[in-house]
Amino acid sequence: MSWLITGGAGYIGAHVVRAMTEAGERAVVYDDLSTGIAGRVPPGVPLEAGSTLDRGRLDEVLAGHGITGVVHLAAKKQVDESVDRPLHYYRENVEGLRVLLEAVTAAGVPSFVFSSSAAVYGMPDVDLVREDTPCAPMSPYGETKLAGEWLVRATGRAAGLSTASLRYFNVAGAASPELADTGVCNLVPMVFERLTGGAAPRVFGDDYPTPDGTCVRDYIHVVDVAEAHVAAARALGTRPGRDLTLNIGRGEGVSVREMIDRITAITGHDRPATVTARRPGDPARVVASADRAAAELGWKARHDVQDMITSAWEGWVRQHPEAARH
Ligand SMILES: NC(=O)c1ccc[n+]([C@@H]2O[C@H](COP(=O)([O-])OP(=O)(O)OC[C@H]3O[C@@H](n4cnc5c(N)ncnc54)[C@H](O)[C@@H]3O)[C@@H](O)[C@H]2O)c1
Ligand SMILES: O=c1ccn([C@@H]2O[C@H](COP(=O)(O)OP(=O)(O)O[C@H]3O[C@H](CO)[C@H](O)[C@H](O)[C@H]3O)[C@@H](O)[C@H]2O)c(=O)[nH]1
Repeated sequence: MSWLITGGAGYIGAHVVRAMTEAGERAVVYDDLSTGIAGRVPPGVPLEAGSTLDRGRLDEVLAGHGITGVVHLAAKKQVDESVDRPLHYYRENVEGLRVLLEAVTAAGVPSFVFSSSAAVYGMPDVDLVREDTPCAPMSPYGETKLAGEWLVRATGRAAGLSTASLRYFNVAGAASPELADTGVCNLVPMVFERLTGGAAPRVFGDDYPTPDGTCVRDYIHVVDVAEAHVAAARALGTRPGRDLTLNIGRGEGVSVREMIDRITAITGHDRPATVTARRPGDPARVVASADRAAAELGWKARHDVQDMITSAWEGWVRQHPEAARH
């Protein structure tokens, strides 16, 4: 099959491209390079510049490359920014998806994989979040992902498109230093930034109802996330008419304190963390039940938190060579 990977120049998308091509699939990247980096796209994989809002360009690329499946990662992903700019997020993430689905159905492409997020769950009051746990997103970003799932499912049913929405939990790590995330909006890079800048890492609240009082999350290596896409793409490609919604996590909770302890041990920057006020909107615990993805795809995460932090640190040092000297 020939897969169009939207957002393939982004952090996760570049890993998906790598995993798909290593698995022998043909990949074409479609990206507007708003946050993506052209150099992440490997030689031999065509990079088509364009926005998901541009129907004419999408028609051209889908037909020009004989696309038979789409993996849609292109989106804006910053929770805080989505609170300030909801119209921008709805336009890019929901309208961009709607236009893409129009082009996909008009071209008769049969398979569609969508990047969703654990952000759709909001504040789940359960030990392990299952796909049927009620969704109550806490930010416009999470809303756009939930609305995106609805759009994908409804279009799949109406147009006979086989679909999968993958709800990633907390993604970290890199396959190689040059593919590392360049953003500093999640715990691991935020702690790297503080430590290498000579500041104490911050714990946003230690009075949560969790074993050590800090928030618990389900961290997953980006290489495992990418492999879940290969498994989903294969599942759709071989069995038409599917409608999958799957958690992509490890099913193991790790607290902010545990993460910071591991980060200081791995980086050698040993500075005690400072506890600050809670960050508004943070749920105490979000940990996936990963059973459905295992049953439907035969996929399971293989990498642990040590791998995530070590590989993310190698990427950080590459981007900030001065960090290694401390
Ligand atoms: N990083 C995470 O922790 C996380 C967690 C859950 C879900 N996700 C989802 O995974 C996907 C990829 O996230 P990422 O971390 O790689 O982010 P990223 O910003 O690195 O990648 C997004 C890519 O999409 C491109 N893009 C954005 N808007 C576009 C548009 N309208 N048309 C064409 N290209 C466009 C960007 O240039 C970039 O290359 C997103 O859909 C995000 O919501 C990410
Ligand atoms: O310097 C920091 C940075 C973060 N945190 C804490 O670390 C945990 C993880 O925070 P992140 O910002 O890395 O991740 P979130 O769990 O808030 O959200 C992330 O994962 C979600 C899925 O669960 C969505 O995908 C969302 O887009 C993505 O940012 C939170 O408890 C946060 O309060 C700190 O204590 N100190």
